[in-house]
Amino acid sequence: MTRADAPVTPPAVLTIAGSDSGGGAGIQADLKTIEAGGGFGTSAITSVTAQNTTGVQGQHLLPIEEIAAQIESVRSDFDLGAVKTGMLATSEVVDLVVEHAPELQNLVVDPVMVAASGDRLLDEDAEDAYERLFAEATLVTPNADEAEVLTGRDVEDPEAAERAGRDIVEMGADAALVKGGHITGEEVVDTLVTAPEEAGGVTSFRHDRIDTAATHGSGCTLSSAIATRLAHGDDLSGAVSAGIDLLARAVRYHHDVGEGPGAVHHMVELRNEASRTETVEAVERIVSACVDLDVSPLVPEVGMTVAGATAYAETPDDAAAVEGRITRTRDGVRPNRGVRYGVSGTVGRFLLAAREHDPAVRFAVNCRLNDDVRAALGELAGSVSTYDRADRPAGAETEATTWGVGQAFEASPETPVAVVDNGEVGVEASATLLGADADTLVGHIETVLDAIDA
Ligand SMILES: Nc1ncnc2c1ncn2[C@@H]1O[C@H](COP(=O)(O)OP(=O)(O)OP(=O)(O)O)[C@@H](O)[C@H]1O
Ligand SMILES: Cc1ncc(CO)c(N)n1
Repeated sequence: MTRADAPVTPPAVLTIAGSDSGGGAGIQADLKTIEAGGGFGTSAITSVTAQNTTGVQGQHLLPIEEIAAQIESVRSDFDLGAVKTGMLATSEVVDLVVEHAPELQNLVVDPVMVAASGDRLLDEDAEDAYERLFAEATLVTPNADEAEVLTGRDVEDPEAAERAGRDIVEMGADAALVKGGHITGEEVVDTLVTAPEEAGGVTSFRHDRIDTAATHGSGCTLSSAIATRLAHGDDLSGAVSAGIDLLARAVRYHHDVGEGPGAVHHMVELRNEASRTETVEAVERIVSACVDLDVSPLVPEVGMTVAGATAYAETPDDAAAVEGRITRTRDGVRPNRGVRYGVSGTVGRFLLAAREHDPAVRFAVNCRLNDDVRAALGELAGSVSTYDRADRPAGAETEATTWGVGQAFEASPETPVAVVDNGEVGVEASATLLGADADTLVGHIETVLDAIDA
């Protein structure tokens, strides 16, 4: 018997760019990102680089007719929803794209000039040719250094980035996104400038800088993510915003591969989504264990919450918990409602704050704190760290739980297995047990219960 097929038709996206043998940037980054974003990735390779995480060891430009043939093969067959360009290497290749550009919709131009390692990827005489391509672009995405070369301005702060963005729009681009990864500061500010006939405005996208040099492939990944969103039909500002959110996560959870600093995590959002079911199941297992073990001696007045974070969690939407908490009954404990994502309570906040210090922490549960529990915590194999709300500086901006978690982690030589909050007027003292997986956390709960019973 044969079965009926069930085809899908994702929007096709073309990347015209160089190959990075190291897999972090170029065509390799583009195809991973396009597929992860729900597009169908096609490619025209301009140059084959011998490259790894430490630098570029060689590059071989393909004959212009071979590059043209790839673009024509793809264009004649696919209904392209968007096109992005990366390493174009020479003015001849830039002009080849200019020839095709009037018939390409959603053209995102990443004017790649220099690799993160400092190696040149564009002939110097090709810099001027870019102006011809900008006139055809939906969006141009220079980093600060590229914006300097293209506009002749110093780009050292977001105000200068805005001015450079306006210059690029005056060259004919519908919009320019001047990226702030190379501009120093605790925040990264990416500045989107759109032409008057488009939205005609300036939008600053800000996020906290991740303390890492592992940004290899960040520009390629961003432009591919934006092109893919445009191919899905998003408006420019939505596509840029989604792309930047992806990069914040992809830089934080970068790949630690090779001898160099490392490359961004192109598929991080897909992998995070893929871990949602496993995370809920793990929280459910912990809750069942709490019922089976009868954790009544550990249930605080406010009730017990079990929370779990997805593998690459960043926001409350990535944290699942037993809503309504676990409460005591006459003959044990019961969870009041099912496990749900988007937790905003203390334990969810606690978990996300702990992950700022050690992202291996995935699960947490809060317990009451009396003399028995305090003594039992001493039986845990690992560090128990305490914070005192009275030490929190008056007028501190950081929310109390987040501040306390920071204190507890700083005071502990290793990731603590339990954090004690001594409470204050109106806040019940509590302990929060932490684990990298469900079994570890259940093990901690058992240890504390056994010690209380003993
Ligand atoms: N340290 C960082 N922390 C958080 N986000 C970052 C960091 N560095 C770069 N980004 C983000 O990565 C994206 C690309 O910015 P960047 O300025 O690094 O581009 P690029 O230099 O073209 O990249 P490439 O390294 O591929 O050449 C931007 O959205 C930026 O916000
Ligand atoms: C092939 C290629 N394209 C782009 C970049 C920019 O990161 C790189 N390092 N290598």
